[in-house]
Amino acid sequence: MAVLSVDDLTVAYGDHTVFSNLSFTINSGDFLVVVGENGVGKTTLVKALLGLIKPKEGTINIPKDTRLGYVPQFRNLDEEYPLSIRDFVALNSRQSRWPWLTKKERHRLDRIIRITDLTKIAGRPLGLASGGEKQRAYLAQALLTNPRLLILDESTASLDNEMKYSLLDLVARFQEDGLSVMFITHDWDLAQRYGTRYLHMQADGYTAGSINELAAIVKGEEEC
Ligand SMILES: Nc1ncnc2c1ncn2[C@@H]1O[C@H](COP(=O)(O)OP(=O)(O)OP(=O)(O)O)[C@@H](O)[C@H]1O
Repeated sequence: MAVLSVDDLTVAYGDHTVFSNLSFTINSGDFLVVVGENGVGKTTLVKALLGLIKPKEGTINIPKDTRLGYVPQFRNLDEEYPLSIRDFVALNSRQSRWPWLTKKERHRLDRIIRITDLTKIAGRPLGLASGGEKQRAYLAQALLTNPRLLILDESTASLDNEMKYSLLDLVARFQEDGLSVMFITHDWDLAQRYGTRYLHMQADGYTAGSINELAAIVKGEEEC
């Protein structure tokens, strides 16, 4: 079952067309890796999916029951950033009794914090957390609303290998429970390790398919 489908999509900034006639589908449980050179339009695609840019042509179909979660690329936060990790994660709860959480919301928050291995440091200011901890906090925040599709934009870029694997292992656990994932990355190794499908964006078009086919592309890129 499709959780998102993109049909003949063209996105431009003014006269500058970033990509055109892009079509692909993400089905339930897919782990789609989006790869491509710098500047080819990966982040622009994410912005279009999140509704931040209006496409010039084409359609983006997101069924009503697809809730999106978004994990941005890690950015350095000021050490003085005042919120604790727990409060930062809680920002994404619906807070129907704002600023207090209902019992149900608190229960979910505690569960997500536990699963993302943040319980011991949940009271620590987010600004003082390590890069990997911050990224887990972003992930926890995105997972709090129980999304059906999680979009990760270069979310592992500033992490060492061990941290990358532990973050994506965590995501993969949710994927096993039916979460669909769209992961934008420059890392071919991670793409092949975790992906089930790929979308390779290029200046003159794109290819998409099953992850096994990505090996031939990687080989081609390495030979260039
Ligand atoms: N707000 C904007 N206005 C005009 N042009 C933009 C804007 N944002 C991005 N661009 C241009 O659109 C193109 C695609 O940028 P985008 O950030 O989507 O690429 P990317 O594939 O995510 O690159 P990277 O891998 O380096 O993050 C680039 O040429 C960029 O300069």
